[in-house]
Amino acid sequence: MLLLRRVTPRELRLCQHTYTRKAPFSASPCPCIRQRPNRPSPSRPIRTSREKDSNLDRDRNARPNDDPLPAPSQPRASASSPSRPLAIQQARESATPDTSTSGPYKQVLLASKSIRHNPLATSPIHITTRTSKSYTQQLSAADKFFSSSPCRFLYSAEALRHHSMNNVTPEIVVLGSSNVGKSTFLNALVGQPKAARVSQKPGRTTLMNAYGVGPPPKIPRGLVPKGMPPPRHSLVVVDTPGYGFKSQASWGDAVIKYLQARRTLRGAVVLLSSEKKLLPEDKWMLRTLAEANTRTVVVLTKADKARNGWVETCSLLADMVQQEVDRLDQEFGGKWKDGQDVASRIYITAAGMESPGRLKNGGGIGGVRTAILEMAGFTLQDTVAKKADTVAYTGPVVSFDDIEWRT
Ligand SMILES: Nc1nc2c(ncn2[C@@H]2O[C@H](COP(=O)(O)OP(=O)(O)OP(=O)(O)O)[C@@H](O)[C@H]2O)c(=O)[nH]1
Ligand SMILES: [Mg+2]
Repeated sequence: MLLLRRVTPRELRLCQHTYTRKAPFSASPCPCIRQRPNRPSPSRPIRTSREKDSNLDRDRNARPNDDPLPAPSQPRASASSPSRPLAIQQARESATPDTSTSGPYKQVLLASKSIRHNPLATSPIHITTRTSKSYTQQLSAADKFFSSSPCRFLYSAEALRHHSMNNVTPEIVVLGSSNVGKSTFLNALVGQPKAARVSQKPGRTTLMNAYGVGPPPKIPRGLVPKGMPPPRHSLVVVDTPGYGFKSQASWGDAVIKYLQARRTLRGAVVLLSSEKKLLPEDKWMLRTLAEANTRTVVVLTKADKARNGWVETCSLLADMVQQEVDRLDQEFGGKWKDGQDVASRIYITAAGMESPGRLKNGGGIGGVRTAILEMAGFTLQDTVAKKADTVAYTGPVVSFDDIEWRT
C-alpha cells in the first residue's frame, strides 16, 4: 500500500535544494515521500507444504560451510551493522585469503557469476567472486528465471501517465548517468542482445522503456482485476534515459515522478561507471532514493575497461560508494537498507564484454540477478532449485510479497 505523510519543512527545503542544483537530471521541486510498497512482513514468509518439506530437508542436511544467504524476512539492523547470518558469511569470506579475482581480467570477469564488494575483507582488495554452494544454486535459479521465458518489450512512456496500468507485477527500474551502460546491462540481465538499443553516444535512450521478464506467474483468476489480461511475466524491468551529460529536464521530471508514484515499484538498480568517480549527480540520485526509502542495489559497470587493474579500480570506487550509502542510510534513520540482504551489497559487472545471449550469469550478472529478485520480493529456494528442470517456477523462485495473490 502506498503510504503518504506530510512533508516536513526541512524535507521540502532539502528537495528544493537538490532539484534546483545545476540540474544533473533536472526536475521540478517536489517532495520525495513514497514509502516502500509491500515491505516483506517481519514474520516468516508463508510457504507451501512442498516448500516447507524441502526447507526442512535443507535445514537437516545443512553443513556449516553451506550458509545460505539469509531469508529476506529476517530482520537486519542497517547496512553498517549487517544481520548475523550475513555477518557470518562476510566474516567467513574474509577469514581465508581471497584469490578468486586473480588471473587474466577477461577470463576472470567472464567466468565470474557474482562479483561483489566485501567491505569486511582484511586485504586492501574488497572485491570477491567467491560463491558458496547454496549461493551457486540461487544463481542458477536466477539464471533460469531470466532466461527461460523470452523477455518482451511492453511499452515506452514519456511521462508517468503513459505507463500501463499495473496492479500486480513487481517493477524494478534501472537508473544511471547517460552512457553508463543501462541498456547494455538490461540486455545482459534478460539475456537478449537486442532487447534495448545501445549506443556509444550518450543520450540514446530518451523514454522509459518497460520489459516483461520471467515466466508467467500463477495467479488465481479472481485476483486479476476485471477487464485486465492476466500478467504474462513475473517481473517488469524499466530502462530509463540517463541523467547528467546530454540529459533533458523533462526526462528527469518523468523519472522522478515515476519513482515517487509508481505503486508496484519494488526497487531501483543504480549503475555507476567504474571508469569514473562517484559523481555529484550519482550522489543526488542515491539521496533521492534514500529519501524516498526505495530499495536500491548499486552496480559498478564496465569493469573490463580498467583491464588488469579492474580489481583495484572497482574496489576503491565500491568503498567510496559504500561510505556514501552508509552515510545516507544513517541520515535517514537506518531504514533505507533495512531488510535487504543480498541486495545490500555493491555489485560489479562487465555486461558489454560478451553478447548478452552468451554471457548468461557471467560478467557478474548472476549476482545482480539474485539481488534484483530479492528486491522484487522473490525468495530463491536453493534446495528446490536443484530440481529446477522438473519443477514449475512457483518452486525455486517464490514471491512472498505477493503471497496474498495465491490465498
Ligand atoms: N567495455 C564495455 N563497454 C560497455 C559496457 N557496458 C556498456 N558499454 C558500452 O557503453 C556504451 C553505452 O552503453 P548504453 O548501454 O547505450 O548506455 P546507456 O546508459 O543506456 O546510455 P543512454 O541511453 O544514452 O543513457 C556502449 O558503447 C556500450 O557498448 C561494459 O560492461 N564494458
Ligand atoms: Mg540507454
